[in-house]
Amino acid sequence: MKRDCSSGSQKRSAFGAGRIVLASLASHGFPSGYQDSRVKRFLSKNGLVILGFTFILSLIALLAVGLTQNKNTPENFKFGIVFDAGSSHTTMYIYKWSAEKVNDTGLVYEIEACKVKGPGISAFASNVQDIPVYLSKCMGRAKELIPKYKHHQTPVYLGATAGMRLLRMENEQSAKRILASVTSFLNSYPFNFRDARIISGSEEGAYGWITINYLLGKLQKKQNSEDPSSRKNESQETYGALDLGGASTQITFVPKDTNISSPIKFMQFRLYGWNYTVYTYSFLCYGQDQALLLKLAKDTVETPSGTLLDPCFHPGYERMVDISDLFNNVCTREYKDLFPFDKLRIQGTGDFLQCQERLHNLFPTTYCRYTSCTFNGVFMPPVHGEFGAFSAYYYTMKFLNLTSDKVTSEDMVIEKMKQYCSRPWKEVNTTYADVKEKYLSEYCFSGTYVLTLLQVYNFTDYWKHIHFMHKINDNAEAGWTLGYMLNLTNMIPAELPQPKPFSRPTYISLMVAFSLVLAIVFILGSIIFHKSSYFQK
Ligand SMILES: Nc1ccn([C@@H]2O[C@H](COP(=O)(O)OP(=O)(O)O)[C@@H](O)[C@H]2O)c(=O)n1
Ligand SMILES: [Ca+2]
Repeated sequence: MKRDCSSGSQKRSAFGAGRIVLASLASHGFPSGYQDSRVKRFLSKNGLVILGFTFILSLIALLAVGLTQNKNTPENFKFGIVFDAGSSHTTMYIYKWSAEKVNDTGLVYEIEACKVKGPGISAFASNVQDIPVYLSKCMGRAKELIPKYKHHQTPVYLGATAGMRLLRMENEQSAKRILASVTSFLNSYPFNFRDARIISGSEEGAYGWITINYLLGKLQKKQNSEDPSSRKNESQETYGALDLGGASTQITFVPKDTNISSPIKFMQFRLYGWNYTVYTYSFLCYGQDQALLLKLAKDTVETPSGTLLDPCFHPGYERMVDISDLFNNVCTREYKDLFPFDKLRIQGTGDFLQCQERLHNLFPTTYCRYTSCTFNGVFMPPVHGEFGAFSAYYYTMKFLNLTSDKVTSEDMVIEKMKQYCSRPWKEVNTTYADVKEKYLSEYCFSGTYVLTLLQVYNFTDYWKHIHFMHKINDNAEAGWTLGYMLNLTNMIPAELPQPKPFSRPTYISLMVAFSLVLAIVFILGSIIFHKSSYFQK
């Protein structure tokens, strides 16, 4: 009984409200000892239930907060449009990326590569009025693919390359008129039109280099390498870029020795907290289409005859070329002469070795005022590191089945080319009936050209370091456009963003764990506190 009384007084002191309950029970005429023990049992049982209930509720609340915080909110996508106005054709690329993950690697996707029907924009010099029709189909596609409410914030750029560079050299006013017409047309759309301009050869090379290294994850991967000083030479990590167009070709890479004195200023980039010293050079007139004209012009001058027996075309292939077209060109006009014929008949003989010999004549390598040169006396440090070869390098080698990593030596390519060039045109034409004749007729020439150019660059014993590439990791095509947009939209920061101390899930888990500890400490504290106040009584 005494024990009962004591425990009754403990309950009373523990739950002040219990006293009221107790008083009301007593007033109902129960014996006081009996009432006390009932109330105590009631209180101890319900107190625990209330505590447990509160605990579970808090836990659920915490988990709910954590989950709500972590749940996949709809992503905020951004879009960008870049027109690649090349010498042979124009392509419109639409890129899409998540605004939240802007600093992550490989986040930009090419969602469209709209090929503009027709020639390159430089062909519109005398008919600028046709430019709106020319570009409207792809712009319509952009309007379809990009949600309407995003139009006003979607930047549009147009970059013109070597075809327009050549036109500007020939007739600056014509080039300006074309760009003005493009500008006024693109401005008439609800997008955020920024710029239509001719990009320089170094920009073209550098942006191509940025594109492939960005897509290959070579730029941000270094986030994990703690100490910059412990890092190996950049060239071991980044890929060099080889771009072959119709009117120019670019080579860009981080040389092994960046301290060598160079007549050409190396480009300096700071990307994600790392410095890069990059060599880039663009050879105007050495894109594959201009190189063919150059070869034909040289051949015509060297053996002036109305018929040219050409080893770079298949046996049985014939083509007529206007002499005026051949020499009315910035790249070939130095060979211009008077000929007793106004048309040139090309007759293919399909001889790879002879073709290669003639192509080597396009690359004078005898004079060099520097430590090392490519051709035409242009300084170039020795090639170094892995290389990604894209655009026409890829198209040509893909067609010839030479893009596989199993093709490890130049000899393998030479063997294939010998055999391919000797195939009669009739047979080639029927075998590949679905390939455009313009392309098909020139693969012997362009395959030989690719090989010769790479030999001139000194890749002969370095073939396995060349990787022919088109779409990288299924994200986007290799080319200058993505690098151009990344740069103009400031999507590649100079400095590495400061990482948060904890990842989000770690943060939530820690919060939950600490809350649990707090709850337990609180409960235990209350119990201890009440026990001690009981003992004091
Ligand atoms: N499917 C394709 C597309 C383009 N090409 C060639 O790739 C080259 C692309 O050059 P481009 O128009 O970008 O010219 P540039 O302004 O870059 O010199 C042209 O020589 C085209 O004929 C090809 O061989 N196969
Ligand atoms: Ca190009």
